[in-house]
Amino acid sequence: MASIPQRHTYYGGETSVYTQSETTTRIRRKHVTFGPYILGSTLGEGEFGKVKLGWSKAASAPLEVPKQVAIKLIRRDSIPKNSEKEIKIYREINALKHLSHPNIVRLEEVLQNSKYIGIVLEYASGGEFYKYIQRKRRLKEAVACRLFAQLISGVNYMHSKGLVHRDLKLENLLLDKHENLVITDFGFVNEFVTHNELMKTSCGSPCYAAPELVVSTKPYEARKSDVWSCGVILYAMSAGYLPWDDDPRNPDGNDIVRLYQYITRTPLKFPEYITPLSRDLLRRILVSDPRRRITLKNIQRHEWLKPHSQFLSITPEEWDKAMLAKGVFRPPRPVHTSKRPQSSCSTSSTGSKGEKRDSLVMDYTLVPLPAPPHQSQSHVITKPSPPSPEMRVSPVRHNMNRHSRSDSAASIALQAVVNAEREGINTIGSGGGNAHNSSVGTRANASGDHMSANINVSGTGTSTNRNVAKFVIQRSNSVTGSVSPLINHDSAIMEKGLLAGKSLEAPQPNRNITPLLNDGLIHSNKVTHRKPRPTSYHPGSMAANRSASPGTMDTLTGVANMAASRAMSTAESSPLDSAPSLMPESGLNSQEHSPKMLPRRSFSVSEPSLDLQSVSGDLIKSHGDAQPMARRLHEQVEDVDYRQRRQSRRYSSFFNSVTEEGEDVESRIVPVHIVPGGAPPRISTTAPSASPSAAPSRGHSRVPSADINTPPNGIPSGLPSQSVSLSNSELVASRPEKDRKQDRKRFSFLSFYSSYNASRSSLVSEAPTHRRVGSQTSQRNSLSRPATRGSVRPSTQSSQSAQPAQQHQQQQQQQQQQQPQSLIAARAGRSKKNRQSAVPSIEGTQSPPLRPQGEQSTARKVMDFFKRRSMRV
Ligand SMILES: Nc1ncnc2c1ncn2[C@@H]1O[C@H](COP(=O)(O)OP(=O)(O)OP(=O)(O)O)[C@@H](O)[C@H]1O
Repeated sequence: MASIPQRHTYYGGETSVYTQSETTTRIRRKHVTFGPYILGSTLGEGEFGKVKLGWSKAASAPLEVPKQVAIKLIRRDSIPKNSEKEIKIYREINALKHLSHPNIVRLEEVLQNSKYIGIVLEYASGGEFYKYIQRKRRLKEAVACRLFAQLISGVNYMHSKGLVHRDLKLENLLLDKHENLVITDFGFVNEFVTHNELMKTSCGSPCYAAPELVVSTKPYEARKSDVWSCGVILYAMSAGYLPWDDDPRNPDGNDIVRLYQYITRTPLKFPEYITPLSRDLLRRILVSDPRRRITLKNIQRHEWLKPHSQFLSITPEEWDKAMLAKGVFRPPRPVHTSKRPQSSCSTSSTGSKGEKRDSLVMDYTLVPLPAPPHQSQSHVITKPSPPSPEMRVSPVRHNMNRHSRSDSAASIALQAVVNAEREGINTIGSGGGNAHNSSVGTRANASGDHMSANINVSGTGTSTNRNVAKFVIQRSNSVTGSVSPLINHDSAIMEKGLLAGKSLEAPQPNRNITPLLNDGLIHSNKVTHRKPRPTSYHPGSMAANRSASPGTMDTLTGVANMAASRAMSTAESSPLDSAPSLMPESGLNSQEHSPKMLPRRSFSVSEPSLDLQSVSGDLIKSHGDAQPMARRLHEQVEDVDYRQRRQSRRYSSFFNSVTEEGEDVESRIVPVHIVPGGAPPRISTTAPSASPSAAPSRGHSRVPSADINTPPNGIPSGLPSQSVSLSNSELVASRPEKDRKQDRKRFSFLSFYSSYNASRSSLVSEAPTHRRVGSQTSQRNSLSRPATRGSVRPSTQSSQSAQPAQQHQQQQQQQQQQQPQSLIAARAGRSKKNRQSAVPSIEGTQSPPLRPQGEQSTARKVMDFFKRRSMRV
């Protein structure tokens, strides 16, 4: 039979032509939907659950590419009312709805149904920033400068609104399509009402948290702690590893008090490839004494950021106007006339990621879309939504979910880099510095190119904003060499500082010490294996330490103050360190002011008060769910369990990432048979079987189902095609909750083994995006797990597969012991509920459960599979 082209499906990069025969193989197509969005692959996992790629079902124009979004799905039943988790979610939503800046993730809307809350965010397709640094080993100065300017602009903007992030770290930074920085994860955001208002709750991540948060029980100036975190991020960008990560007595950084003793006592050290200007800025930021720490305003004026001074001069009000008018979008990635900068390590991974991003750009050109007048290049896939004066968000009710994202991912990744780096330093010696210096001019030019690229895009549709237009024009000038008044002004100030010759730093001995001779590096080189350090520091995490050693804090406070000055004066220096002060004024007495903060009480941690997003389809209009919560922030919530739970999550993350696999919104979805030629979809209304024996087959088809329709670059296939979902109530009614949970658990363990077993092909379906997600997850886990957790890593799993089955089971019992009590308790609870069939080996039970003959649990099958495989080996 002749092949008849049936329809064209856009797979992102290629236009596939289906033939009749191909169609039959793909006839069973189902889309998992959440409100107006079709869900795609899992982008990542956080404390609250999975973040899924989504795209709008209906394009506003016939040929328009659907808008892509990232949907943070939070299971409502996993967040206790009035819990800290709930507060975090409210915080995030309430903060994001006030923030409209190109370097802050945009909140599209908040949807909910009876089971999930979906925080719909702008999709940052460039991925996680720490992975980006990891791929590149470290960022080139021009790139670091550009991204740091964006970070500072975003942070300054939120400070101007009276909000502080309080958990700035690499893990909370994403990149958009054009490698612009996107600040995300506003779960710890808080409001300062006046510029002097101090905060009391310590939060953040140890490696990024300012010393005053840790070494002192006094209230702290929250914006200054954000500044510190920015400094750590800048250091990590430039050096490729975190500062003060080399304490031989505390290699894991587990002892936070010791970590901060080390931070406050140890002078900041730099690898030789960090330039003097950059060092100067870092030395001003990473000052232990917050009063001496540079302010954001002065950071913006620092000489090192001069190439981006015009970008930084855009005021928050201007951003508000520009973003509202949708006239200014993120600048595109710098246009490199030469090849993309290649990382010296793992070019393949860099290449593939780069290709992926490039392919998205190319995809756009493949589809003959009429570009909207204010379409941004940085939003190629998205469509601009009509400007809404205020986001509509829904009141939310939520619960806690598991956290499979390790807190120390960046640390480990960066540690790996620095280890490699140090080895490199040992072999290369100090020759790199000269090469670097000689290329400064080139970088400056590259930066100029980037400016010009910015202009072109930023200029689109900015006519409503005089100041932003000015920025655009001045950008143009800067490329051609003319200096804008702003630059002149700044330069004059800088020169003043230079002429004054006053530095915050005491005169430094020009000791010309290369990193090779650096103490820290020497002893670090001896450390062959470094376990990761936790990077998250949260309320209560210090409680134990404080109570354990009450005197420590006072001592440390003194240490901090003393060390603040000592760190400046005794810093290890290289010949390049002797640059004079470049700041117009010291950060000592300068006060930041908040240009225009949010109206008082406009930000709260209470339930978002805006109208619910009207939803249709499978979502329930849940106005009735909205219970007004008159609840204000409890600054001093002492969650003594939090650290333990957080720690536990790290250990349990592997299991969690697996056990959630089956429990997604797809549970509401039934397969849709798509009949070629546009016939209406047949909806299978058969309720999924709850019988354990049916589990494996459903598990195979369901686990990757969310990803099946997502091509590698995330462009949905066959979007105009039929997509049907049943309402929750229908499915909830059709199937007992207990059974569904039971099935999901089995699927989860099935996917646990199948994803990471060498012979997974026999267990998992072939969905390519699922493999991608799986590999991401595995990579994440492998990066983020300390050695103690190595036993559950996939590689270890597969290497152990040759061991006898008994030994394997014993190992799993050990793993079980490592899991957090909560997980064990939860499992124990489940087993109480007639869960004998659920993974006996994992449960650690000695006697296999009794079950009717012929009926075998998924877990049992998996274990049998292992046994068989072991026997074969
Ligand atoms: N807007 C987005 N675009 C693309 N990916 C995203 C986006 N938001 C989140 N992700 C991915 O999902 C992961 C988890 O997201 P996020 O950190 O916001 O979740 P969370 O629940 O707040 O986690 P945590 O509080 O533990 O940091 C991120 O690391 C990232 O990989």
